[in-house]
Amino acid sequence: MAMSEELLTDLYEFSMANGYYATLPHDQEAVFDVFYRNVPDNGSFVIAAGLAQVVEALQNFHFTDDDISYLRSLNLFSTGFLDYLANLKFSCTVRAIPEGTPVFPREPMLTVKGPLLQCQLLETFVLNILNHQSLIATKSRRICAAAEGRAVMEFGARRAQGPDASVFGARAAVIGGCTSTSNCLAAKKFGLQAAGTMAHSWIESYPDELTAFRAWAQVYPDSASLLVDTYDVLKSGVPNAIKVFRELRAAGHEPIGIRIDSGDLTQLATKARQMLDEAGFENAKITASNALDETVIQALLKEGAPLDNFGIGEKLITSSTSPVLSGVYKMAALKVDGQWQPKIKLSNSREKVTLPGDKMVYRLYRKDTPDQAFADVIALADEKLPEKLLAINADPLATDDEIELTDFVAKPLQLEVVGANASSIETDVMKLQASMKDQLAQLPKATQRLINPDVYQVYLTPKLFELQQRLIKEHHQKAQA
Ligand SMILES: Nc1ncnc2c1ncn2[C@@H]1O[C@H](COP(=O)(O)OP(=O)(O)OP(=O)(O)O)[C@@H](O)[C@H]1O
Ligand SMILES: O=P(O)(O)OC[C@H]1O[C@H](OP(=O)(O)OP(=O)(O)O)[C@H](O)[C@@H]1O
Ligand SMILES: O=C(O)c1cccnc1
Repeated sequence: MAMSEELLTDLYEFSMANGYYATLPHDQEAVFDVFYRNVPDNGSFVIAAGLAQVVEALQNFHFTDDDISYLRSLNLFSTGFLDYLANLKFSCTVRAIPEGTPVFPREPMLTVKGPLLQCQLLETFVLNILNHQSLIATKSRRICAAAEGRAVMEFGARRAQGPDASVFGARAAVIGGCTSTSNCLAAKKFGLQAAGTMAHSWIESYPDELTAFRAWAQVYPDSASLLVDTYDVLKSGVPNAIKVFRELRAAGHEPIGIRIDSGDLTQLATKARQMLDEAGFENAKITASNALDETVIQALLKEGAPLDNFGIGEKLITSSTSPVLSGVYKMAALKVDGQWQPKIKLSNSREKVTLPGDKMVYRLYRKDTPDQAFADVIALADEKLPEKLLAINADPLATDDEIELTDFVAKPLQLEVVGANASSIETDVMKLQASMKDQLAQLPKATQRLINPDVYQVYLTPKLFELQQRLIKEHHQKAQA
């Protein structure tokens, strides 16, 4: 699974870098931001994930002889540029919002500052990693919210879009709230809880279902979770499971429960619960699986389905109802003749106009309710937030909306993660999940709703807004001249 992220890059990044090398000072510095505009599934925030992989890749960013030979073989790049790559000492600093943090549209999740040429080479793989893992962590948060505290096992390896998507997707799913994964490689690599039951092939491998359940109970007497839908859940699966549970109990073992993987899960689980309870197995858990997602889970729980655990594969690992997080990597500033110049990307669509300058994001808490966040502010990195802040709505279609904010405490969200003053990042996935839960508890409940969530306010400082407006005006004047 180890791969060379240095070449996991669109050709145009190398084409531009080679061109910068030919035409601009080699050490000319730039600032780039990663941010996104739209939230998957019409949610109101994304759960940041993937930073550990980005940092790991950047800490060892170098081109091998083999990489250089390949690039040389394209006959596109100068010898000077290829020598620069061969001897490249990565010297960018990176600030980023830690994994597990809820991040709102337009907030810089990650900021790279350093030689333009190097910044440019990072675009594709940084987006590849952050977009994928944040997408899956966000979907997992939704599914786990629908499950209302019940355990959710990630079962998606067989349906993921390839090996990397399954392994890093499982990691992201656990950051977003899953309790475990069936994916052993992900569990080993990231220290996740590995979990699982059995497949229908187990039952089909024995002359009948009862014999199959007995064989399982013999091998795993203390962790028997039996799949009851191979033939008929209520006529055969549950009665046979109860027989084996009785035998297990007589031998001093407590069964774990059953898994139902097809049919009307509410009706089947309700009747199965009744049968298990009547047989004295009130503690046996019922796990449901079969193309579940947050919508189906909500429907099942609304109907009162007595389900204890969920196993979720395809709809989580592919985020199938909303399969893209379109995070982007945009230039925010360029140092020219020793002076930083803020940079902006204009567009006919107001949503696509970028925020110029090196920026910071703050989460705001009221002084009298210090554990409740009420808004975020994007500011220029070198400005200090005043005690009385005139804040401008960051939604490009609502910038007329201004408000004076007072009595707040501002917590910066980005930390330096690569560079001379880098803090070490948290890589323990369960701690990242705990941090996500703590941070969600600080956000308004209405913004976490799965359907039509309330908008959480993200503001710009007047300095940042004025800078953006000035640059827009200057560009229009230039265009007219
Ligand atoms: N009570 C319910 N309310 C809403 N959705 C449900 C309910 N029970 C099951 N579902 C979901 O409906 C979808 C289709 O279920 P169905 O039993 O038709 O699956 P299937 O794939 O046809 O079954 P099989 O796995 O046997 O082929 C699945 O996503 C399942 O999770
Ligand atoms: O439905 P998902 O959310 O992806 O969960 C994982 C699925 O993987 C297994 O199915 P299997 O590959 O045995 O095929 P099946 O659909 O016929 O059960 C399991 O029985 C679940 O149904
Ligand atoms: O362990 C399970 O029950 C499992 C694992 C992967 C896919 N479906 C089910």
